[in-house]
Amino acid sequence: HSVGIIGAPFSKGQPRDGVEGGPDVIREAGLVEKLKAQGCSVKDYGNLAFEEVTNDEPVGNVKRPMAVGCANERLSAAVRAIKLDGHTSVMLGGDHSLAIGSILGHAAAKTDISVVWVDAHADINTPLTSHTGNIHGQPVSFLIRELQSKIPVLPSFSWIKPCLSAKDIVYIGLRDVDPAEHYILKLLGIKAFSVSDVDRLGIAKVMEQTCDHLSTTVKKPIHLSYDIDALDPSIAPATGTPVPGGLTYREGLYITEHICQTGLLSAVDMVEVNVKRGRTEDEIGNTVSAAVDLIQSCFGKRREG
Ligand SMILES: N[C@](CCCC[B-](O)(O)O)(CCN1CCC(O)CC1)C(=O)O
Ligand SMILES: [Mn+2]
Ligand SMILES: [Mn+2]
Ligand SMILES: [Mn+2]
Repeated sequence: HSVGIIGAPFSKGQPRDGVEGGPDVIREAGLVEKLKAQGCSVKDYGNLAFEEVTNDEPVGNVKRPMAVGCANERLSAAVRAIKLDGHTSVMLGGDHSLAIGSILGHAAAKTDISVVWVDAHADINTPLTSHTGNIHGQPVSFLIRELQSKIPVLPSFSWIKPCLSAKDIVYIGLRDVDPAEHYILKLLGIKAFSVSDVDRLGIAKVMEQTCDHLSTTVKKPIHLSYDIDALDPSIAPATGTPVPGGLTYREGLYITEHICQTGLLSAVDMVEVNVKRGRTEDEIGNTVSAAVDLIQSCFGKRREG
């Protein structure tokens, strides 16, 4: 495995301080060394620098559109370059609004991609359906062709061209979906495995059905967008929007092990690690090491040895 790491210390897609520290705490936990120790070649492209944006007024209730749009434009160029360098990209967040740039940059290099979105949340509010106006709850809406008639013009978003069809994305881990998001998922027929589905089917069947769905026509490169809040807060508490009843540590790792063995993994996002949301050193350490373990698992680390 050849891995290209990009840090995106960005928090303006949501209101809580601390998530911008994600890239460095994940590195401090030894990610690069651990990937090398398991036989990966690793290039660390460092952290993106996001300039301050002034007068970034809300549009409707959408908060900090210019900061989010500019950060993602820069991120998309960086991810595209990493892909053209021949690596599997690993984007370390930062909040989940960064998936806009990561996925668009990936699609710019690989044209036709599929997305596995692992998250407690669907992150598919449009700017008009979002209750909070936080763009980390909206990234998917900017990426799906079938939704574009519902997306208003936003400053610094004009560069964004949707790169996915509704059939190209599968959700795993949903357990906190807003009514409008649920309507959109049903309307577009988007494949989604809630935690109830995981309970009913078991994670092995969920992964089998996920991969079958995504490779119905052709096997496309997979973009795995992993929100650490998909895991149960007992394992990954240090995150901005924790929701009880999440994926077990074992289920979380089964997802990454399964996707690794497809040989189709082409880009990974690991987002929403927020050490300031951990109440103890243990809570912080558990969250960060879960993130590192999941990334190692994406690149071949197996629990069987
Ligand atoms: N759907 C939420 C949460 C988004 C989480 C983004 B992430 O990247 O972490 O997946 C709103 C969630 N909702 C807010 C009101 C509450 O009463 C119930 C939860 C939103 O803000 O759109
Ligand atoms: Mn998310
Ligand atoms: Mn989430
Ligand atoms: Mn979150």
